Amino acid sequence: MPATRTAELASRIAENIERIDAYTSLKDTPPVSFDASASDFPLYDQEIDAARQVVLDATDELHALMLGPVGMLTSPSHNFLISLQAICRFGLANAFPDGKDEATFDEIASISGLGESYVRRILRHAMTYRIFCEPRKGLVAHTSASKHLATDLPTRQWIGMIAEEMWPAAAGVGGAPYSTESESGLAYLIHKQTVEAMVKWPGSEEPTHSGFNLAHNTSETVFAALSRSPMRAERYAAAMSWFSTGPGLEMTHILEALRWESLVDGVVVDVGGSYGSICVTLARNHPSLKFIVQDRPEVIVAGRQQLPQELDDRVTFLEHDFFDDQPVRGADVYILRWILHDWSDQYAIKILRALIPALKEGAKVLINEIILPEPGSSTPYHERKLRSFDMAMLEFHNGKERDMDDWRQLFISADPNYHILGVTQPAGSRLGFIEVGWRTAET
Ligand SMILES: C[S@@+](CC[C@H](N)C(=O)[O-])C[C@H]1O[C@@H](n2cnc3c(N)ncnc32)[C@H](O)[C@@H]1O
Repeated sequence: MPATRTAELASRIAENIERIDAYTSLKDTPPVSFDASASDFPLYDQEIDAARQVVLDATDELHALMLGPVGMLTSPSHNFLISLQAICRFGLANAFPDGKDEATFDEIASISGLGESYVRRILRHAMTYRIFCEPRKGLVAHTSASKHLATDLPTRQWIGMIAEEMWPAAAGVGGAPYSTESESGLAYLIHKQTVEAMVKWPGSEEPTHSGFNLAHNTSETVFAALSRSPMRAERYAAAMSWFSTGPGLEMTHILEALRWESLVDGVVVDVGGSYGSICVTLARNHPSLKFIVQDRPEVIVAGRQQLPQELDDRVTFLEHDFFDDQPVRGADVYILRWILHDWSDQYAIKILRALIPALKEGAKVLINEIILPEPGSSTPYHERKLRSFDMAMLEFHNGKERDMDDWRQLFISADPNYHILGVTQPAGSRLGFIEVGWRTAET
């Protein structure tokens, strides 16, 4: 039995790394590395993924313990996104001369148009995060992460969205800074838009009272503001579409959420369904069902273009504002995946009430969202990821992630005839499913 917590963590890490290494050697796959040729973390079986999660949890705690209290408070670096943003903005991951795997800072500077000194400083900073490496002084080469950026457009779109839309909303690099007094009496400028929004609009439930509104100097919601720029709107939708299929967010989890086969010839509506990935997944597995994907006009146009032809007759797209009464009456299931977290309770309740005129006896509303864990029921590493989504919703939409108490209260407030039938969280899924039934007045 290890004598200290640090020793206990170290042995847990060693034990689980042994399992992962034994697995890669058994499967004859290359060991995990930063090598440019390394693929994204291989999708292991469940047991190996569990070992990987233990290592991530334990290294996170051990790292924090080794930093100590002051180190923990001072180590999170707000500067990381500067290099990531510059890499994306100036296309540095793709600025290698044709056919070459290595490039000098000068070569990257002349291809990207960014000055050599900036390129050197930015890339050397990124290298400390293992994005690019410098195998010989002055020569830049790819690591697995920079190679991924160079070759994968959706990843670049996601990073662009984080760096140019969300980061300003969180930390604030636009809008008007205000000055305050530090504890030592020195005046300094503060740029922190989400916190500034809390001060400016205390307790507001308005979606236009967020860090995003201050940072981008707009009084529109994120969705309306982005829709004014085709580039920003497309980047948001593509980034969401890519992100929402990532680890733990795979669309296939929807297949386990209900007994879909029991809905013979049923109709399913995906409210705010974006490009329709959920319906495509369900349609491929349940040939007797029909699907309607609803979203904003600009999203619907792109969704129609991307729909696989063979599903044309069973998946249709419909423009619909989910604050208006639901036009598809009598469907069997209304899915809301990652919708309500964008909105404060006041607006989430409006969305739920707008469904009511369409609900038939026995209809189901299927919520697919994060269910925040009870405090302490998960490891800080995992809980941080979920609570970080909560901060993202706050900075972007003045929205929120919810725990089970919040979800229950939301449905009761929307209408007491909504009742929760079941809550599940499929293995490996970061999102839970809340199956909600509708009780008509007579029942
Ligand atoms: C966070 S995304 C979720 C998309 C999709 N359900 C998923 O899980 O990937 C929110 C979606 O709501 C849509 N949306 C925002 N406001 C809307 C409105 N008033 N009416 C309909 N859709 C809206 C957005 O266009 C976007 O597709």
